[in-house]
Amino acid sequence: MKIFSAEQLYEADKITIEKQQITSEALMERAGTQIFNWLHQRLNGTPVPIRIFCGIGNNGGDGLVVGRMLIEHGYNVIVYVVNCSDKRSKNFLINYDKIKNVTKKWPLLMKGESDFPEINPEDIIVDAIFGIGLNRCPGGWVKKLIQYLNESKAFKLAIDIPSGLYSNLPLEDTEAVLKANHTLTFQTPKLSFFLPETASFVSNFDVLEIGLDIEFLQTTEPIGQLISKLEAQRFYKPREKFDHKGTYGHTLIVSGSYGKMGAAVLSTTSAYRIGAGMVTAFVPKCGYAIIQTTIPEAMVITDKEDDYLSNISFDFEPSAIGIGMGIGKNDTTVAAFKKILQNKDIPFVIDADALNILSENKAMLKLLPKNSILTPHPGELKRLIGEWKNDYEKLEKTKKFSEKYEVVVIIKGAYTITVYGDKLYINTTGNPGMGTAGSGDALSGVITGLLSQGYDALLASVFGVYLHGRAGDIAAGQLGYEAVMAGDVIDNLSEAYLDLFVREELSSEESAEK
Ligand SMILES: NC(=O)C1=CN([C@@H]2O[C@H](COP(=O)(O)OP(=O)(O)OC[C@H]3O[C@@H](n4cnc5c(N)ncnc54)[C@H](O)[C@@H]3O)[C@@H](O)[C@H]2O)[C@@H](O)CC1
Ligand SMILES: Nc1ncnc2c1ncn2[C@@H]1O[C@H](COP(=O)(O)OP(=O)(O)O)[C@@H](O)[C@H]1O
Ligand SMILES: [K+]
Repeated sequence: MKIFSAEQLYEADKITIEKQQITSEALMERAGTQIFNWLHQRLNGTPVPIRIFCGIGNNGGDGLVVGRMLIEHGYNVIVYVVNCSDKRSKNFLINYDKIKNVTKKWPLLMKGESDFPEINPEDIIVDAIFGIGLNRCPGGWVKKLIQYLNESKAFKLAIDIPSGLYSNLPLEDTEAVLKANHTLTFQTPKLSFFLPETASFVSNFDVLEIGLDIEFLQTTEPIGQLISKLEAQRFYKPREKFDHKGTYGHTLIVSGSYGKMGAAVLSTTSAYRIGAGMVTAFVPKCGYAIIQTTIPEAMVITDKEDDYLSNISFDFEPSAIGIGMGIGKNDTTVAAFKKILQNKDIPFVIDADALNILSENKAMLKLLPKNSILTPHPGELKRLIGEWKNDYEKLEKTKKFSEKYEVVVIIKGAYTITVYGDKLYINTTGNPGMGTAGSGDALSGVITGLLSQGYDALLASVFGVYLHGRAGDIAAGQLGYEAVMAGDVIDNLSEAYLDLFVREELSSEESAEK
């Protein structure tokens, strides 16, 4: 699914109005109706107090539409206008009149703290204060209102975006953002829903289609792409009847040192589990028996050193090389890493200590073969690209890095982001259960194994991150977050593949539509 910027959404809005020959008021009615339907489907007439806080722009206008529809359906609704400015938008005013025509009185006007209403935990708060038109950080009593709402235990439903959050700009004041329990966002999710500094304000969201111009949506280059099952299904390359192990490539995993052989075991196993035809593990001598006994399917080549890597030589042409997991940063290992990078035609996955070696020897960055895949967690990324002031600066710096060295950079974490040039691919699978040692080693094996099978660097990255996260989700479903270990993620890679083609059960809403 595409992620558009606020500017692009305004453009889409404009084009839709022109092409569909509708008024902006009709578009707002569509948007408000979607929110109303969502609520009505769930509340089914329950007379719970619904308090709708409307700003004076179009987000407030949406709130007024929802309020009017709920009132017309007999709900217990109280509408407030957060009167932070006299510059009310045209469609706000139209709907301000319309709601008055229904209720025969104006909504409650809030002008300061003394107007804050008492809110009970059973109430529902609808946040329609600010949408994507936020142009400065909320201050004064409006900020206090947001804080007041945040303190309430009532369920908070944000329209389009939690008030105080920019759609695609850095946060200025964490105290001035509504912490929504659920967000109903129009047409496409917003980038700030997925970034570490802002995602916590969103927690859950649904995307509501409001019929924006299809051509615009299809042809406009988005600021990011969300990768879910639908996309992942398209990445999958089916196997042919007469394929054989040679078809799926010979992966080389260069990993391990004394005390860190687990990293080699995990990455070698995942390369196999994801479907590599053959996997050779290159390890220090101390790893020989470990690999041979834990993964009999793997071939092993050992370094001449017992405890660390010093000279990586092999007598076959690997289809992909994954390097760095648990290798340490011994001087001879650095030299060996430098030498192996001379294999310009082999796709590389570079992880863990190999990334740290690059950070400490920045001159080596220019030796990276084109389209190498780097898989840093935020700590490793910081060492590679330097500090950042906020998530957006981090993304910009990573894009520049990716463009300069012509590499794919995978920023790991919740909503792992794959950066390829100026493109962002945001993953939707994975969970906090994967915050466990070795799950990154599993990811490196997965991506290297996909490269081996002929997926290109970008596909192997994005698809690998998806499958790895999905395997983690399935593992967490069986074991609970706390008990998941990296091995469980690997054990569920098969389920992650199978799940690609399992049809989701339709929700009652969707079945009703069929
Ligand atoms: N295609 C779309 O994207 C559609 C958008 N709609 C709604 O329109 C919203 C955007 O509406 P607007 O552009 O009117 O903007 P908003 O309603 O988000 O708010 C902007 C208004 O608040 C003021 N404002 C901004 N920051 C402020 C601050 N910190 N303190 C005080 N006042 C502040 C602005 O000057 C402006 O008057 C969307 O979020 C969505 O809810 C829908 O109605 C229909 C379709
Ligand atoms: N909260 C989370 N949500 C989703 N994925 C997570 C979360 N925490 C960790 N992960 C995933 O687990 C992996 C951890 O990798 P890494 O930090 O390199 O671990 P290690 O070095 O111990 O193997 C990454 O793929 C990351 O995206
Ligand atoms: K809002």
